[in-house]
Amino acid sequence: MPSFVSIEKLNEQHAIAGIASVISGEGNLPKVRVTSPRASAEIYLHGAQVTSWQPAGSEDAIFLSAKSYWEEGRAIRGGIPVCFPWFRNKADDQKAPSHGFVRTKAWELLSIAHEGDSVVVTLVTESDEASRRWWPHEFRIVHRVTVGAELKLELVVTNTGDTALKFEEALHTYHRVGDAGRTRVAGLDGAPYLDNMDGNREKTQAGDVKFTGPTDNAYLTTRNAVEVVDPVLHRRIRTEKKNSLTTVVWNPWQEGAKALADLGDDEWQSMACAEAGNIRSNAVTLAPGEEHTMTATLAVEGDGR
Ligand SMILES: O=P(O)(O)OC[C@H]1O[C@@H](O)[C@H](O)[C@@H](O)[C@@H]1O
Repeated sequence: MPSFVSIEKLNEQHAIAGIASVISGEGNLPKVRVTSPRASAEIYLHGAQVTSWQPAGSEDAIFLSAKSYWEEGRAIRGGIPVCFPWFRNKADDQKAPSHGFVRTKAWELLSIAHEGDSVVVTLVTESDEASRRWWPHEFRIVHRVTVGAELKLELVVTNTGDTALKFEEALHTYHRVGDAGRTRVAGLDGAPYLDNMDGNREKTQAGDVKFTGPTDNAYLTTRNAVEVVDPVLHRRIRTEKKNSLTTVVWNPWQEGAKALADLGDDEWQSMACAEAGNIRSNAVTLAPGEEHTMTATLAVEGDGR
């Protein structure tokens, strides 16, 4: 968002009385708050990042760190960061920001719309002088967040330049769980994965993913829905994907959490990341003018066992 667009002005243009408005969030960063009979949610313009989604009758499904940074140039720890145009470190530049540069900057709020029982919040960001310092390509990304009984996230990347572009992407969902050590991720049985805790050796998943230590697995070539099964909060958070071939499962565990200044020492126990993406061999190539839409749809179901 250009810094001169005030919260007052954003509300004049976009607020829906009693349903959605822009308010000042942590670090005075603007966020859209949605409160509808089906669900409430919060979405920061910074990173176009969902930080809360609470379907009616359920606790919040999204984890947010109490020690997150809230400032331009830094990522929010928790929520659903948008990773683009690379995932983890940039292969040819170790100084480039982890997971790309769109999660650390303000996006522009395009619209807030009421569609049936849901509220659709649409944000956009484009290549500019700052992005070209890291990545010499022209692009436009629209993030359309539909808040309702389900949470639908659509990331639409358009190549606005005149040469092909190749990118990685992820919707890096931090699920809020009762106890990571008792949480499982179902839906990946038999899928090959690269184990980033073991030099990215290729392995094959047997049964559900269980967290018993630092876990950082990239399941390549899986279109399956995944379920974060939580026997403590008695629920399953299901993610259906479209145009996403990678699922990343991550939890830093106690030792990894210590190295993250923006994550409280015990907070790793309350989070489990299962991320829809396209990374490594699944990176997307777009010809000039082409667009690609990746979708992740979250739903909360009862009775995690
Ligand atoms: O600390 P960051 O940059 O937000 O990344 C957190 C983690 O994000 C995960 O998705 C990656 O697979 C991990 O390798 C990474 O450590």
